[in-house]
Amino acid sequence: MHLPKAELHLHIEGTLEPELAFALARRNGVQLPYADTEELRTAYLFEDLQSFLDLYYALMAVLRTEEDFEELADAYLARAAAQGVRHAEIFFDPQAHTARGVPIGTVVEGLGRALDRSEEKHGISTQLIMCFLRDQSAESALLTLEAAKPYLHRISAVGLDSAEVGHPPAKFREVYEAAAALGLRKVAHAGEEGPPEYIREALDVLGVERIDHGLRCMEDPELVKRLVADRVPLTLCPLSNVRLRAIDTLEDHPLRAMMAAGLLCTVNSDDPAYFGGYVGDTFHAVREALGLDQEQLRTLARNSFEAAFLDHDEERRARYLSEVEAYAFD
Ligand SMILES: Nc1ncnc2[nH]cnc12
Ligand SMILES: [Zn+2]
Repeated sequence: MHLPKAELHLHIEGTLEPELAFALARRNGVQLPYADTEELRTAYLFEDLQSFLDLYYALMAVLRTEEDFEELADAYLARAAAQGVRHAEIFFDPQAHTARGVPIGTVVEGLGRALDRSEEKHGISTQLIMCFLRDQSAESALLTLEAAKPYLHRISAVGLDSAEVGHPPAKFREVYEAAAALGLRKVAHAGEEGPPEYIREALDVLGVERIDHGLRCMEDPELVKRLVADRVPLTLCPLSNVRLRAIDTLEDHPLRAMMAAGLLCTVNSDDPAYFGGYVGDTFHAVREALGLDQEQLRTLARNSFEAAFLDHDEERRARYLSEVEAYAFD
């Protein structure tokens, strides 16, 4: 059995395994520029975030129908359940699909079909977080929010992802204000490749409640103090940081130092089909590489439920937290 946990930083498009990509390509008559899954996997050697994003967006060409999105999400939930995930807050990138002529409704309703059955089928409660692509314009983000209005009952929060450097959070002030006015919660990727200043801006200008990644806060002791004092959750993704070369090796990851500094750290998988593991694999990898003990792992699991958007259902949060306390490591 796996340690019960919440996954708070997971791009559903990043769960597209090569086998499913080829199956969907065949079904939808999409020609992929790779002979087979093996050849595709050899392309998963990334230089940085952008080199990953280029492949990630290109492979999405196979996702066309509601059924495709349903299968994608259902496959993720099955894998997540097998690794102890009890609650998942799942990112999706509508602009990556609408740009290819796939309507936002196809994406949300397809994902929704899988999410509606998730609790019963996989034992996982779910939420959806709609991300704006920060390398697209602020106008495009506003249009995306507008297009999402018929589907807001399925969406809990907005996020900000894609190429970070050169696209500071402040660019999206207006759309975040509009999202908040619609009752959506707010998170943003910041400090993955971008500077600590982007983390401050995400907090001060966008008013986010969680920082996705936040790795580079460690360069700014004053910022660390603030994140600790305000208990701002960081959704760290250690395997992603290695694969996208934010750090050299997992042994170099600052997770241990971040926890010691009192930061509210969570551990997540980001894009598990591309980065070598789902969230249970990620817990295992950091345990080995950083020598985390059982209480540190339990703290990470506890943090994941504390940081989850479960305020409307404190009973559920308490139940999940009691599962963490009751978990017996083998
Ligand atoms: N790690 C990451 N950073 C920014 N945007 C992303 N989209 C998918 N994965 C991402
Ligand atoms: Zn991410």
